[in-house]
Amino acid sequence: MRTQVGQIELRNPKDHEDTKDFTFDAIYDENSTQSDLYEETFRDLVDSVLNGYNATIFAYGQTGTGKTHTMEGKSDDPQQRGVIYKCIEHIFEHMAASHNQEEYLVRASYLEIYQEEIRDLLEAESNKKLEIKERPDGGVYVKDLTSRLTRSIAEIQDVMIRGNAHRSVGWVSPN
Ligand SMILES: Nc1ncnc2c1ncn2[C@@H]1O[C@H](COP(=O)(O)OP(=O)(O)OP(=O)(O)O)[C@@H](O)[C@H]1O
Repeated sequence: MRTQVGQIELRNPKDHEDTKDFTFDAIYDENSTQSDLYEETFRDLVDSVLNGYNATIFAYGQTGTGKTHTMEGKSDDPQQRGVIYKCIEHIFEHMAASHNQEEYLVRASYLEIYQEEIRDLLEAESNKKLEIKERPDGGVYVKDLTSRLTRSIAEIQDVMIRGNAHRSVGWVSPN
């Protein structure tokens, strides 16, 4: 891995001369920290949300490749906190620093797509299958997905704990 230039070289184990290079905007190796990832790749994205744009952070990969580690990490260890916690801290710090010059409303939803079906993890009756719809003016949305008004980091953490308890795929509390 050549992290400085965002390149990964794959080598054919049967022929070491046979290599292929893949170039990405950024890559992270075993020496990278949660903080490196957030500061270099995600902070600007969240800043753009605070300026009124939309953004998505999407973790994709085979089982065991580190999606949960990257997105959630361990909430009780500041060095191990993942992207979600860092985003929440960033958003609430920004709001606290704005001294009421702007008004913000933070809402949180939590859904699961599992075996091609969408479920609302914040609904007690979360077995209801939801549908993806499209509005001509508003883009793609999930019909009937609920959202909670969240006024603090603790309230968003409550939403996550509640949602995690309803996930189909095993989830172990980071605490
Ligand atoms: N960058 C990393 N540094 C240290 N440990 C890691 C890292 N990435 C993943 N791990 C560890 O590897 C294991 C698997 O990672 P994780 O659970 O995040 O994978 P996943 O992609 O979410 O898997 P699944 O799709 O099965 O839920 C965990 O024990 C996790 O703590």
